[in-house]
Amino acid sequence: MGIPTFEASDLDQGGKSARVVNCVLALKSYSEWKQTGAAGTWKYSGIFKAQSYGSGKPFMRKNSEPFMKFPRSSSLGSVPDADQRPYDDLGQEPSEASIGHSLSVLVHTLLSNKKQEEIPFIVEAMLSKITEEYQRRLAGQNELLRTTTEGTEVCSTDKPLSGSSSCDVKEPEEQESEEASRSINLEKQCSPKVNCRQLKGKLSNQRMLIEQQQMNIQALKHTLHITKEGMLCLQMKYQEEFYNLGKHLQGLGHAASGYQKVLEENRKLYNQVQDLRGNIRVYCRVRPFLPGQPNGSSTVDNIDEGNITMITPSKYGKEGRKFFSFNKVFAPLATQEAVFSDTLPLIRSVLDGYNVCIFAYGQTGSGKTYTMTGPKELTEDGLGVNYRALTDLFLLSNQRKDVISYEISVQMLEIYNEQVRDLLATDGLNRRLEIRNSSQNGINVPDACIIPVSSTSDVINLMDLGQKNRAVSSTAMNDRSSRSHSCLTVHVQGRDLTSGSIIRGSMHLVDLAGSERVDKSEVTGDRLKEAQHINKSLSALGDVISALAQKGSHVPYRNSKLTQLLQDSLGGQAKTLMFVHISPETEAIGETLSTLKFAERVATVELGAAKVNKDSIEVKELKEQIASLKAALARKEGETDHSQNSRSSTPERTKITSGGSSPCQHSWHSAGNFSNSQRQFCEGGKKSSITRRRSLDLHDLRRHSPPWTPIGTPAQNGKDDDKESISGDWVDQVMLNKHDGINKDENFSGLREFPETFYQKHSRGPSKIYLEQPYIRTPFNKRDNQVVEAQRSRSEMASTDDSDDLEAATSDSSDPDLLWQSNLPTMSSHPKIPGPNTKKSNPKPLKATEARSLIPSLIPSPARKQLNGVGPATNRPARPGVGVDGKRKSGHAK
Ligand SMILES: Nc1ncnc2c1ncn2[C@@H]1O[C@H](COP(=O)(O)OP(=O)(O)OP(=O)(O)O)[C@@H](O)[C@H]1O
Repeated sequence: MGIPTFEASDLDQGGKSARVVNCVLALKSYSEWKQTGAAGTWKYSGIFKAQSYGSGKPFMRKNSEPFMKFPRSSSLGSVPDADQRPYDDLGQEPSEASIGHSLSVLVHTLLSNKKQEEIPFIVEAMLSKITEEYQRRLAGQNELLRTTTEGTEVCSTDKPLSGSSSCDVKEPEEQESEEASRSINLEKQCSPKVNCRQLKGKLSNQRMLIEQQQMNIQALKHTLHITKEGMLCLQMKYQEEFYNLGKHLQGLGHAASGYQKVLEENRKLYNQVQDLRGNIRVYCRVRPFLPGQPNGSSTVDNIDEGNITMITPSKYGKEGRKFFSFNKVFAPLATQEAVFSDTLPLIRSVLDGYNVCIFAYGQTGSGKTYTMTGPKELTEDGLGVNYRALTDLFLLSNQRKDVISYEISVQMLEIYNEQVRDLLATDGLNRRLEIRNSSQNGINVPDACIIPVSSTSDVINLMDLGQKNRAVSSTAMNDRSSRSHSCLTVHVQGRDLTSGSIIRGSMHLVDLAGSERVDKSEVTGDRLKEAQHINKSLSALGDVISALAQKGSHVPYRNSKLTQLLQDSLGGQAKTLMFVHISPETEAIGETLSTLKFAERVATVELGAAKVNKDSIEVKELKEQIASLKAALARKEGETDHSQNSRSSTPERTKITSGGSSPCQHSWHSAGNFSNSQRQFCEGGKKSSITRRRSLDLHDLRRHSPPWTPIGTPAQNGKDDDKESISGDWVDQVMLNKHDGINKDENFSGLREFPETFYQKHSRGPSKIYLEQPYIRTPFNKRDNQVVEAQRSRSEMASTDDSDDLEAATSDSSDPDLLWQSNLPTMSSHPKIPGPNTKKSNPKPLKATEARSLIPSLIPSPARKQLNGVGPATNRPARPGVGVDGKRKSGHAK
């Protein structure tokens, strides 16, 4: 290898120790050369030549001990293996003192056998080498120290930020390798300057990087801080907004519930206003498409509470949409229950003594029967208004039974081809019935069967019977089309168990015939006739509605049986509801629009505030007295006429009064469901059709009644109304007989004082009388009252013309009549009725029947009084229907 050698003897002799040193240095140099990884051949350029130190023999150590103890720094060679380390005998590393001692021994040994002149060179060389060595070591130590300090600094700053920092706690192996590399680095640092510079450069780069990173971290920290603050701020804001939102929502919720309340209140107020104004309520119901129908597009665009928007083809309007407003609109899917629930309050008022009328209007097949009765196959859910109404009436009457005792009875009528038929008659005679608008007991068709009912099953049985009897015929539009108007009338009479007052209410539930145009239903012959009658009656209904809407002075009720039947409900003070039905099909749009327009007109009609039919016991008694007096008067007249025209009895009259088998007698007698008093409703036929009329109130009086005597001269050429108008005679006479303190004969003798001739002789016409005689309310006894009433009636009769005959059947009387009567001058206050001036009054001899027929029409109904502003005044104005000048006013009996 070219390393200088020495021998062991060189060590012993002492003088040739330079060879040893030279060899050691050469080895060291070689070792360093090797460690730097230099390529090529190593060449030693030591200061001592082997030859110059001795005999040319290689320098060999004589005693290895001192070398064994000499510390080997890393700079002198590679790190020896553990087993090669110079440990002392105890296996411990040599101390500084022992090292110093070994060196001095070594130096002493080296120099001991040297020549004096060689020693300075050797020492100098050794010292320079040692100095160099120590300087290098110091520099290395310094560098190490600095690096360690910086590392510690970086570590202290980096530690919290980065988990992978160089100062992290490391595994022992890692630490070892790090230490090794550090020592190598130190060696590198210690060895070539270039490496040191590179390391420094690297370090400074790293430092810069770290500084940069620290700055970034600081910036990030700052950003984080700002973000945190922002977040906090946002959170606070959010919380505040959330709170405000909550408050807002609370407010909105409050407002919404308030709005709902206001809406509810508005609706109530609206209904109250309508009630006060007596408006007819109109509910619209849209029929769904039927199963099996082609699912075309519906003509209904939108339904919103009480509003409905229709899609119209361009020929019906430019905009293609038409808007209608009603009290309520039921969508196609509305259930029977929902429809009824809106009707319920109205129906319940029947028990409070109101008259109620509910009628279903609409084109054929639009669902009228469905609403009023239900579908063909009746289920509990499908039950219509009729069943539900009666069920509810029973329920409520039962709830009130401790306070009021109710009697509920029903009639079922049909108007077919302008003829009124009794749908509950079982005799199959199909008798024509007359309509009388008498407010005495609310029974307008007294000759029809009135069947008491006490449960829903009674009602169902009756309706089944009615439906079977109803005229049903097939048309092209609806095979179940009803070609008649049907009317189920429920009569309710309640007696207050404490006060004894009587409440009377009635309810008409009317299923009108289809309103479609005749041409569309493709009918001819009998069907055409039916359709014409239907259309005529519906247009009469329209005329009545128009007249009422315009508050016309004349309302043409008598133009059809339908309007006559509904007169009390349409013109009286009843609560009236119309269900208008429409179909959704496009083909029906024309009919639908005219139906809706008609319904809108109906909604504008004001009937006046509804009035309760409630009589106290006294009023009831007084009313009965009036009735009895009227009857007595009429009867007296009859007797007179009979004596005068004993030959004029007609077969027709005899036929009517003789009665016959009651049409409903058989079926309902046998049922055994009804009490005796109830049964009397339909027993009348045994006596006469006339006697049935008043039996509702006064059936208990029958026992005292004298046998019916046919009255002498019926109206031979008179109308049916004339015949009917004498109907109350039997009952009224009973009342007369019953009257306390009045001897029957006396009574009649008293009345005899006012025979026909008396009036013809003495009556000057009511206007004259009333104008001349001031009204002074003075006490007068009942008998006088009767007499005066009779007198007054007769006086008035004398001045009426034949046109009143028409109105007689629709006239009525009620409690205000009594008040009016009580203001009449008594006979005692007017001992002398001004004598008749035959020239002035021009009395025309009246037939008894004519006179009788006019009796009711002369007594103003409450409605009339209200309309005319005439109440129970102390100064009596001109007689209703008669002007101050004594002329009769035109128009209907007002
Ligand atoms: N709201 C509804 N829901 C389901 N089906 C209905 C509804 N309304 C009507 N219908 C059905 O439509 C058809 C015709 O109805 P409905 O007989 O009641 O009409 P209408 O107006 O009484 O006819 P008409 O004038 O000929 O008596 C029936 O089959 C009925 O079941």
